[in-house]
Amino acid sequence: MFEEPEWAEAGPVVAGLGLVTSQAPPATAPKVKGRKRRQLLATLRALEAASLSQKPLSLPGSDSEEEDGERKKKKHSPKPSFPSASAGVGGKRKKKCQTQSLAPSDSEDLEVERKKCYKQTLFDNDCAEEKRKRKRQKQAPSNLTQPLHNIDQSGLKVLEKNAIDDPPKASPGLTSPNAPHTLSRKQWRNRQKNKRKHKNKFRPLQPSGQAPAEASTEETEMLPAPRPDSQEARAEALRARMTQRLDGARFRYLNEQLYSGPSSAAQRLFQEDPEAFLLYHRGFQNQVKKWPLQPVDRIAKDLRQRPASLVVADFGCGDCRLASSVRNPVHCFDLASLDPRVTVCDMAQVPLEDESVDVAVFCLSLMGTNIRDFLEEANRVLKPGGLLKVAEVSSRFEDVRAFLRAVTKLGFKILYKDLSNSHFFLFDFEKTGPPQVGPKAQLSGLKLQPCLYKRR
Ligand SMILES: C[S@@+](CC[C@H](N)C(=O)[O-])C[C@H]1O[C@@H](n2cnc3c(N)ncnc32)[C@H](O)[C@@H]1O
Repeated sequence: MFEEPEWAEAGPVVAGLGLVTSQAPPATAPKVKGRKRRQLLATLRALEAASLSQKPLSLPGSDSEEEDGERKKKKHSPKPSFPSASAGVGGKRKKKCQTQSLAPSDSEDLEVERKKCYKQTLFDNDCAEEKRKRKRQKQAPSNLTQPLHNIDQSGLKVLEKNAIDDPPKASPGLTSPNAPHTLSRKQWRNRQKNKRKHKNKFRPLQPSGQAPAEASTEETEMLPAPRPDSQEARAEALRARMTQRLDGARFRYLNEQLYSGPSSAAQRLFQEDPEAFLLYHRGFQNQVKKWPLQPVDRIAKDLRQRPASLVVADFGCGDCRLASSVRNPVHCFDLASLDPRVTVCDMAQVPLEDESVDVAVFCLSLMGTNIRDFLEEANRVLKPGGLLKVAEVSSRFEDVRAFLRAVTKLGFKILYKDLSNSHFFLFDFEKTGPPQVGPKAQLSGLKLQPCLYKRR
């Protein structure tokens, strides 16, 4: 039979719960009898039941010996075993629970009361926890926006470090109207913009022609007005355009002079102004490069199909393109020199022996009004049976037949004609002998139209 110890009456019930089951009663304890004993036993059972239902709350999930020891200490301490955050209203209720549990008259009532207290305590704990959560949430936004507070307070340095490298992402916390110190994404961008504007205001001007080391797209957008270097570039472009126009006009003038006068005049012109020759040839090259086929290339192709031993005389050679395109020995004649191979002369009188060459070439070079002189000179230097090749701008011919008849009178026979090209006609003649007509005979068929270029 279990005997009720006397010390248990004197000690606090809550503090003695664990000892009831774990310690033997002292041998000197006085015996309790009858109705009083039964009451005491009932109270003890009720208290034991209540203590078992409280255990999981005080140390959830802990089963180590150390924690058990700790739990026991807490149970013995006068403080409540629930978190201190529940102090206040919850604390008062606990006191009440303790008081009630000290003097119950009935074990069932006591148990009901204990459960009530336990539930109330749980509720108080929940409330306290909720309060703590709300408090934490209130504190959270101010921590998140800390770097942006720094921007406001400490100026551009912090702004550059925190904001430029890593712009803030849009978040409800940052854009909330309840957070007055935070910046929205738009505000942040505006700040960046203003900062750049401020910087550009005091930036030194770039020297012309020198590109900035870091030219970002944004900087270009920030400076819509033309910068000095771009103005200079435009002026340079304008100057180049004007120069090009002037050169074009001079080329057309020189070209007209070459076609409208005797070769002697052209020779004088280029002797007096060697630069005019360069200018003329630049203009000519600009024109002829637009052609589908350059006649000089066609003549070169023909010559390459003949023996390379044939001696060629190029009347009006220009930049010696023909001589560069064939393996034949080529005598190059022109009014001025663009190449060391050129013999500068009027082709009406070339420094070659009579009947010394196999092929005589006039590629777009029958320019003066004295075409007869050129063809008679070719007849002189060509060997009997020698080849005369003529390429000329097709539009110059009013009457091709008249031209061919006139050439025939000068000691040639037509071998081949190609009128198929849109830009030039091509003729091959064979020297048959010396000219058939006297110096005063009229050869109107040799009169070709000047090749004039239109202004574009
Ligand atoms: C239109 S360019 C043709 C150049 C070259 N034959 C070609 O096809 O590429 C005409 C050339 O004949 C030259 N020329 C015109 N009349 C001349 C003359 N009387 N004596 C020497 N060369 C002349 C010009 O100086 C010019 O170089």
